[in-house]
Amino acid sequence: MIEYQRDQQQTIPDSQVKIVGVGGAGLNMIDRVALDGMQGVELLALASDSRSLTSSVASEKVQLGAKLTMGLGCGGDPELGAKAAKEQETEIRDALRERNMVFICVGLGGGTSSGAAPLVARIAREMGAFVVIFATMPFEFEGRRRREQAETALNELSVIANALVTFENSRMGELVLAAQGIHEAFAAADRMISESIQAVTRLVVRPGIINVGLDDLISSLSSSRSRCLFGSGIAQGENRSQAALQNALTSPLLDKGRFLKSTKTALVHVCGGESLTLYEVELLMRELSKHVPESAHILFGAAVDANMGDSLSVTIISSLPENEFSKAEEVQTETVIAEVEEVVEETEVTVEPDTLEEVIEESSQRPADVEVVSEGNLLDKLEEMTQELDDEETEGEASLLDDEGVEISGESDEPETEVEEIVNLEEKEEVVAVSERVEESEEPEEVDEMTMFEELEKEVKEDLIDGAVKTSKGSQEELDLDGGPRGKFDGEEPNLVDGEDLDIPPYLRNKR
Ligand SMILES: Nc1nc2c(ncn2[C@@H]2O[C@H](COP(=O)(O)OP(=O)(O)OP(=O)(O)O)[C@@H](O)[C@H]2O)c(=O)[nH]1
Repeated sequence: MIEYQRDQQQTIPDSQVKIVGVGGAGLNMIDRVALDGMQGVELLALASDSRSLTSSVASEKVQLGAKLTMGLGCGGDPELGAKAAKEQETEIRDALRERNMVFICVGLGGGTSSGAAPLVARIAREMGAFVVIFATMPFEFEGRRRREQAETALNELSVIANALVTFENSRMGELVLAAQGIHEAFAAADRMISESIQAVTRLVVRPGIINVGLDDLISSLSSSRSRCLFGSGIAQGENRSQAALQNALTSPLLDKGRFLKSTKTALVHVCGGESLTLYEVELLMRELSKHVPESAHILFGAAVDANMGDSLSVTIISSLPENEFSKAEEVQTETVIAEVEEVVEETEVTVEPDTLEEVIEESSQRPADVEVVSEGNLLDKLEEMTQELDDEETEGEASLLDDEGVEISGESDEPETEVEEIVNLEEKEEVVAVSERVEESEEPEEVDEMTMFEELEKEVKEDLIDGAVKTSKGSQEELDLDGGPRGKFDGEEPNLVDGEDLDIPPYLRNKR
């Protein structure tokens, strides 16, 4: 169900928003917000490490535990961080006075961050502000102690803050290549956090045609121990609404929209220049509905901001309780496996086989009606043929004995022609096909296998030809002896014995 909020009173002016960075990571995050050119909001830096404070671009800075830590930081000790914040409680109160909305950015796990952030959040709430926390959880490799410190602080914050948006640093590590350094990973995480802050600010600060209020924000980020699902995309051009949505869905915090499949409430905000049309919004929402359950409660807001020019932006915010999140990950893994299987099934593999084994394997997977050449079936066929020839030979020998010692002659099945045909047409084609495949491969052992084949083929051919000669039953033509020379040498007298000319063959002599 889509709810349209029309109560303009729920939004707040820019001047009442303060973005606070706590600890080293928090300061880096708000630096990023400043670098991204976010206008009209105040930035406040709170840290115990004086070097971090000096390099921060925030316009307002408070050094925590100036006396306690002497500007050296809290060395990863949250108790020290809490004491340091207590030391500067009055300054913090003054800095947060008359602010309706306070965003607190913090990298949980460190001493100042984990110890000071809960106190800063409590002061802001006590001053009447709506408090949204953007917190990162440490990388796995940072160790158990940091993780536990981060968890403890997160538990405290979840009770104090109005909304809590957590980012797993390890998850955001996916934003950079594995080979890239930790600084790149942090920078990518900070960009993502900066985008989220800007998006949330746009959502609740900019007056819109359809407004999203703070109560909507709370309901979309409501569950106490949950992970934030956040995606924001911007696009220009003809299909900008769909392109912006696709960009938003590519956020690793949405996992290409897969995590939205389990969401119960999602907040969607569309913002465009003067040219924003209802049709574009409708297209976008229709596409988005494919990524959320039908039963999901969708809070929708839209704003026209002349500064957007030709651009259209979409922001999706939701949250999933930790237990639901692991379920969604399981479903997602299953979906990915199913998708891969589907692709594999649909894809016709045209990879050239590299080895004879692959040729054989490939052949076994082809449909039965496809004539396939393989080492195995060629050998079988050759063996079969050799066996046939042996049988024929044996038959031939048997008939030789049966023929009472008479030289073989008579009927002929022209075996030499048949054998030649088989070898030359069928088997030779197969051998050529195999050798072509083998030639394509450059593996030396396959050449050996081929040599073996060629020898086998040669042997079989020789056997066939021998067999053909032995089993030949073809009739011979009569030699024409009439009128030819009769064995008499020039200048020699004929050999006459009892009136018989012995130089004339007896066959002709008898004819006379
Ligand atoms: N996103 C992001 N996370 C960071 C960055 N630097 C550190 N972190 C994370 O934030 C956690 C806390 O680091 P800091 O904020 O530097 O710690 P701190 O509380 O100021 O440090 P100490 O007071 O000296 O203990 C680290 O364990 C990291 O997980 C950063 O630049 N960006």
